[in-house]
Amino acid sequence: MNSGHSLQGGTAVVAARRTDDEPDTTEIRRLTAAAGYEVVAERTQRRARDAGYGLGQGKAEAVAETAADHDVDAVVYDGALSPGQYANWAALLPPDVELLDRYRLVLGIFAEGAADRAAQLQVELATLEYRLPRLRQVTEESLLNQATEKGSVVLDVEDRIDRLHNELQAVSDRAERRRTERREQGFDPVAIAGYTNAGKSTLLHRLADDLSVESLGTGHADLDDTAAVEDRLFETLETTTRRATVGGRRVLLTDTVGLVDALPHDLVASFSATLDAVADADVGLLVVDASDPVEAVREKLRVSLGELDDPRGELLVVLNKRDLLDDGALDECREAVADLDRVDDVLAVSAVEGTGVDALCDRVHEALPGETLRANLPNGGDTEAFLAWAHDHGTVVGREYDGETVHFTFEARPALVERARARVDDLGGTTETPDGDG
Ligand SMILES: Nc1nc2c(ncn2[C@@H]2O[C@H](COP(=O)(O)OP(=O)(O)OP(=O)(O)O)[C@@H](O)[C@H]2O)c(=O)[nH]1
Ligand SMILES: [Mg+2]
Repeated sequence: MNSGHSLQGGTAVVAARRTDDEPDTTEIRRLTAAAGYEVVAERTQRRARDAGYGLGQGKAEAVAETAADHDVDAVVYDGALSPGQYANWAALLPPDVELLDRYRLVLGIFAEGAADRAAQLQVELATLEYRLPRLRQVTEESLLNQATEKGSVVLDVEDRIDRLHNELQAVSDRAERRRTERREQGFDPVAIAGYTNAGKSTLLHRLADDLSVESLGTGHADLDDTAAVEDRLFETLETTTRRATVGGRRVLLTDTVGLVDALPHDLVASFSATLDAVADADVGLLVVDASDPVEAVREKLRVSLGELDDPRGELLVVLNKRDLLDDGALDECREAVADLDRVDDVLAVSAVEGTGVDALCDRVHEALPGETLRANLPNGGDTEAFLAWAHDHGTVVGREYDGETVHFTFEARPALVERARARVDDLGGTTETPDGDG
């Protein structure tokens, strides 16, 4: 989309500050790169937050100087700048240098990459919610200057925000209806969520019926660029859904937009359609890069879990990239996440190498809502047609031909088991009470 929220790209100076330690600029540099800027210099500071610029004034002036020396296109500040701080920086920087704080940067990346309707609406909503308070501030100042016209801009934005909320609600409702339809057809929705670069899309390729990890990185674009895998932040900016088979059950696997560190809560919350897909799935896979420091792994999971209120299905933590860890490090990682709320299980995999993936599939299969139906059916054409239906809508666990009778065991979602039971009755067969396993 291009709604004026996109960034220009070019060269940039990165500015970062931390109170207690030298700032680690790895992530902000990667975000800057993902937004299309080449980082040509960085200026960091270890001191308490400063009201005027976020950095101390001397450091801010040094940043401005560096920006002028390198003739850069942008200055990137690793954090949130208030409307007042924006104004202060604008007065300091050369006139044509764009000032981007962390959120503006992330929104710009989203705006550039948002590929489906829901993502576009979400980006626009998040951007406007971000801009509104800044607009209000400018408007208040100009009202003092008698330039009253700007008041209507604020009203327009508020109006647009309301409409976006409604439209997003409609998109979410449609998606929910689609999931309901799919469930009736025997497809169980499974969602993959987590931070950017955790390996969600790689896992999708590993599990999906019509994609493969081996086809990645061969340089052959034999597939569409759906769920591209890249060592770049925010590679996936749309939800992609593929079919997969786990333990004979057909699932619909959805890959979602990644979260990023230190995004403000309301910004993450704008991604409601994305979060809904996870909250409404039968199984939610929370993928995390296990090669991150353990505290980071834990914190990322804690935040992801915090955004998911009342998930419908089980939540499984997937410690990915286990090929990068030795057994000791993996144990440490498991321990760090063991006591997180609402996690039903923790599994370690390497999406790239395939280790642990079978165990993951078994566990997903176990988590799918299902019932078992045992039936005895008269051998004949109608029964064969029913068996074909059963095969398409669930798992035919057993089928034995015994003279005039077919012994049949079927596993599927409860609603489908009900339908199967009715069809068995119609066929003149008999059913046994489900024993509740599966
Ligand atoms: N060593 C190792 N690398 C992995 C593994 N899984 C994924 N990666 C790499 O991690 C990087 C990110 O993978 P993606 O699948 O694009 O990650 P993502 O979570 O979809 O990221 P976004 O789309 O940006 O949210 C790529 O370079 C992958 O090759 C793994 O199991 N082991
Ligand atoms: Mg991805």
